Amino acid sequence: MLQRLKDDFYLAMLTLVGAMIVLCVTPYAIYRLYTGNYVVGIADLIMVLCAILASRYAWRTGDTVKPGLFMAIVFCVGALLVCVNLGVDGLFWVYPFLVFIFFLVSPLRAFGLLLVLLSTLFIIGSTHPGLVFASSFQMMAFFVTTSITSLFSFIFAYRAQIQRRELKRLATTDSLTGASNRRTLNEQLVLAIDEHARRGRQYGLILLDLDHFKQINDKFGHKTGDKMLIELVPVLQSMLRQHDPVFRFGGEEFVVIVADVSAAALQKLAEKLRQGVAEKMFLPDDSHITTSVGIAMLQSGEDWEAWLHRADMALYQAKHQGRNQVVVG
Ligand SMILES: Nc1nc2c(ncn2[C@@H]2O[C@H](COP(=O)(O)OP(=O)(O)OP(=O)(O)O)[C@@H](O)[C@H]2O)c(=O)[nH]1
Repeated sequence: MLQRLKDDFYLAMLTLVGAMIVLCVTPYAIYRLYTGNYVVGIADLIMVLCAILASRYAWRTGDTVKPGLFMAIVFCVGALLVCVNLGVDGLFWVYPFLVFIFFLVSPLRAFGLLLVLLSTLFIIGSTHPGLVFASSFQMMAFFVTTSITSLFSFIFAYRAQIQRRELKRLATTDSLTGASNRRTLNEQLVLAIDEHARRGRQYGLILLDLDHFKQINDKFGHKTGDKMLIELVPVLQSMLRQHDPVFRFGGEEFVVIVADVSAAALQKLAEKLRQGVAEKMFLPDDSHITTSVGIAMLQSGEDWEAWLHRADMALYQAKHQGRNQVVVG
């Protein structure tokens, strides 16, 4: 649970905002109902209920986009109702709303929603003098300060989003080749085991290792070796489906996890990759580079270490038998 909160920013925010609404708005709702302000009291209670439902949905499905947007719209409608019903007293609540929204949806969406909210308030304020704002000076001051707050919140949220994406990219990809890294591989192997156990999905593992890579480095230099590793990833990806990710296992070893595949199809795909590398990749002297491949279908009851080990043993055998071939583990 804590790990999910740590890994998923929007889930953490939905949970935080949900908890804050329950804790902070519930007493207000009770007070409003107690003092006879039923419209605002019921609106507050609806907001509390929406916050609970949205957090529950996000935790259950893992989808934070729909509940985030839902809560952002609820906030906007809530802010509007509070302003119309409480007048000047309600305006102060718009400021935390302006900031909260950036924690729930993407910065552009949040900014768009705020534009709609502030424009609606502007129209109401202009057409119904005295209902929300006490004077036109107050109205102008409100729109200038809310616009500035929205703009700065947007800039801050936008920069944070870029940095979050970059951090995620750095944590999940191999810096040389751009393939997914070993850490991501471990996570995906665990997910595959889980999907196989729960839904019976079939998974295959392809482990590839470039042949005589040390000699390539020695003969053409480390830079050429690096270039070969960088070139290999798009070559493999061009022969794979988009959702079959390539991972760098380490050194010149790469892994592909293939979902929804039969043993025969996995072998055919591995052969296609082996042949593709041999045909499409060249060394500076125009000679071909080859790869040895070990494959293994996930077996029921097997853990990911045992599955990977079988593919590794098959790869070892492929090397032992003369390289540039596929061996089934
Ligand atoms: N250029 C480059 N070389 C690397 C990188 N990572 C590992 N290597 C080299 O890859 C070579 C792997 O050598 P070995 O494990 O002996 O394997 P090999 O020469 O490919 O021989 P076989 O696998 O048996 O065909 C080593 O020389 C490593 O230094 C890297 O990021 N860039």
